[in-house]
Amino acid sequence: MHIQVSSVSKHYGKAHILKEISCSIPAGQITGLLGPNGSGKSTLMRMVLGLGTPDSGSILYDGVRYSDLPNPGAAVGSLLDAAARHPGRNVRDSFSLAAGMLGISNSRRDEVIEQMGLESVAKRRFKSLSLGMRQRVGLGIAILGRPRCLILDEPVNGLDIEAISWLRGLLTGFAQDGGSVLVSSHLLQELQSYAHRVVIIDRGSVATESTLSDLSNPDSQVSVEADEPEKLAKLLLAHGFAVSDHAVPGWLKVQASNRQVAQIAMEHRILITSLGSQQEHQLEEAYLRLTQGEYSVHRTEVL
Ligand SMILES: Nc1ncnc2c1ncn2[C@@H]1O[C@H](COP(=O)(O)OP(=O)(O)OP(=O)(O)O)[C@@H](O)[C@H]1O
Repeated sequence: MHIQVSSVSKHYGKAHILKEISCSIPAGQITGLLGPNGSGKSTLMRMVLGLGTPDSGSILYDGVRYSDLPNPGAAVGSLLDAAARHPGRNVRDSFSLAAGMLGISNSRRDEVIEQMGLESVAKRRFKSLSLGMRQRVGLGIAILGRPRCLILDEPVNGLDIEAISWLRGLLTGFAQDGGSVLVSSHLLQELQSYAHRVVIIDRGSVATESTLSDLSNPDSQVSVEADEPEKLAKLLLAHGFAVSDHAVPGWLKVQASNRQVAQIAMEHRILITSLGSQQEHQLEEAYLRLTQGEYSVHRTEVL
């Protein structure tokens, strides 16, 4: 399902939290939601999930409001706050409760408990679980109803490396099957490893909405190795991109994004054998520039 957010504004008292936010969460893609603390990410996610009403604007799922979707709780899986579960209820019962509300069978419940690696803690009370295990419970409940959209607020919080890798696989597969994913994160490089595109919000407004490659490489330099470098160089020059010689024979340096180079090569059936840039750092720089450097990146948190 395509989720379209159009001119959404929200006040809490006199505070203007969301200011005319417009963005898309397309089917088949993972959209990352980035922004400094307090920029409005969680508020936006809550509005997307029908947990609050915008003062103005609309949020539509394939043209339909969340509340008008048939069985919205099953169609849209969510994880907002991993700690928000009954502390005394055990894991299996937490799943049973969610399954009951969504009309889902016990066999599906047990399948998800197994898929999430929660069998060994199924009888443990929620309050005794580690943060990572709580996140797994929340994620499992989010996918219980075989949703077509996933809205996840900081799902990586507390997950260990193995679980992060598993989550990355889950989200990538979900999007490949046509699902829409909106995932917020503070971990830029984590998001970069699986998101297709990002929406960056800053103080309640959209600072940018972009594919990751366009964001990190708006007009930066990439190194290209191709089987017909001279022909590719001429074509790139004809498209207005600066091309210079590379220290390595057969390679070119081009002032363009990876996507722009790849597209021109593909259109002219030139095989690219290597294409690279300093994308991680450029994404981080772009993010800090767009949010005016208010957010400090904790490199030690980055995997
Ligand atoms: N129910 C509420 N009542 C009043 N103010 C609120 C409420 N919920 C959020 N806010 C305020 O709205 C602003 C945006 O909060 P929000 O939680 O959406 O930001 P965020 O980008 O998710 O932040 P973080 O990254 O720290 O989780 C903050 O200033 C917050 O204090």
